[in-house]
Amino acid sequence: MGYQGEDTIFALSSGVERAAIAVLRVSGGESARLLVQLCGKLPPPRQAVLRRIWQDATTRDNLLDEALVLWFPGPRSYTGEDGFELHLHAGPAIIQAVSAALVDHGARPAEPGEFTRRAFLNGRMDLIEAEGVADLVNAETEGQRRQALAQTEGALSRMYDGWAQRLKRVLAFQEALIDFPDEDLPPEVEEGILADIASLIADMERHIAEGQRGERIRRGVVFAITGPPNAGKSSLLNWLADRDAAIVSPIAGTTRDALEIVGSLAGIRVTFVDTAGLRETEDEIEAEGVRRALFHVKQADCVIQMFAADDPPQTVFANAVLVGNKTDIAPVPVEIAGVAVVPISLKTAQGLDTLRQMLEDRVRALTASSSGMPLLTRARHSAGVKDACACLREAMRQDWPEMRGEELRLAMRALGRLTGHVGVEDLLDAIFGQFCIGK
Ligand SMILES: Nc1nc2c(c(=O)[nH]1)N(C=O)[C@@H](CNc1ccc(C(=O)N[C@@H](CCC(=O)O)C(=O)O)cc1)CN2
Ligand SMILES: Nc1nc2c(ncn2[C@@H]2O[C@H](COP(=O)(O)OP(=O)(O)OP(=O)(O)O)[C@@H](O)[C@H]2O)c(=O)[nH]1
Ligand SMILES: [Mg+2]
Repeated sequence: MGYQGEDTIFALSSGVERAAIAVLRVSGGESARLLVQLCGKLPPPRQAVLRRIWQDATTRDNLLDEALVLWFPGPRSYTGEDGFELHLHAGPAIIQAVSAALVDHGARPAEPGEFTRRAFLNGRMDLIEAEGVADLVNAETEGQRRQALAQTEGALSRMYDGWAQRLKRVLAFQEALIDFPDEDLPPEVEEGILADIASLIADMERHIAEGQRGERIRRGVVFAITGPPNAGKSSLLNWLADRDAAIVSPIAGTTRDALEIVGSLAGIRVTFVDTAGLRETEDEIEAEGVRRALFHVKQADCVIQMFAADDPPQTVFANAVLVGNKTDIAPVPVEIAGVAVVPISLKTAQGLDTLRQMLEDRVRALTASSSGMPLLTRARHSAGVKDACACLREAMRQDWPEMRGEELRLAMRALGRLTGHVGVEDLLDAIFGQFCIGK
């Protein structure tokens, strides 16, 4: 018998908008009794059957709905414990009445993420896979869907588990050095240990070097649009948004607050931030806008540096996409400070297709895995791998077998916390609290 949650919990697992069907999900030790109370005898496991749902089926008291019922005896269920699903007609009054009946019979509403938390505690998935489930439910773009699905299927977990296996082997040899210091162990043993640690460090460093890529896919690539007043930044934002999101005017200094719109490029979620035009100004509000603009430029994954054909810049931001606007009024230089200019006109639409393609290329370059390894997708992952890697580097520096062994154990622990195999009680509220209710 696996872990049984203290309580039997339930939640509406389908959305709350108007819909045809509502799924109520129930999990916990009392599930069988609850299901019998609602609709009589237990259906065959994992098969949809049509049943009447009663306030109390034993007395045929108060018919609540006619619904598809699925009975999932543990451990072959999502949570690993007994559970069932009711696929009800989605009327709010039905959901309300069936929920009330469940409470009457002893169940309680689930906390956010509580079903998946139980699946984790029952060993049905590790912590990284559980985080993948949360990401999958939130996925809005093809890139997010693909990455989250791979993570729930264990791609990242398998890599970390593989590292943990290799580390375990190294640790075993290191223990031998500690336990038998005087038996002349061949020098190859220590050489082998050091080579294995070095190769683990190399793999971890490659993974860390891919840095923000997975997080960018998960959260979205952020572009900040910057440049002097009147360059056409807000006009560009409106074209990217395909609507009149920002105020456009011939008055320099129109935009003050930063304005963000969300879209998708090359299947990746993207955020474009329109910002105040950069210039020295006496106007206090505009000056605050300029400060905010510079903040967004610093935070962004990529800067779209814009200028008007009659007002080209001297300097170019690092890694900027340099856009020369208003080709309808004057020609723009082919390049500035060695950086190619993308010539466009938001008035005549010249160059806009090329610009879109360039932005798509940037998005791909900022998100593609170059190592072929699965990408880390959260700050928690990069912190864990960096932790493990730092311990391994320290282990390389230690000559004392005991001290090296200790660093290896610390590295092991850091990897274990990543997948949730050791000491993660303190992390669970933070992780599962971000889920929606019913997952
Ligand atoms: N109706 C419904 N649809 C759903 C879910 C659900 O819980 N209910 N899911 C929930 O997120 C997802 C599918 N994930 C699931 C994962 C495992 C099991 C499960 O019961 N697994 C058992 C039995 C497998 C089998 O019959 O072969 C097992 O793995 O042992 C169910 C759903 C998406 N669609
Ligand atoms: N001729 C011409 N005018 C343009 C073009 N793109 C934008 N404009 C005009 O240039 C003016 C400034 O455009 P905005 O988009 O408000 O410029 P901005 O960079 O957001 O300006 P601030 O918010 O003041 O920093 C507006 O009158 C636009 O209609 C273009 O390609 N050609
Ligand atoms: Mg503007």
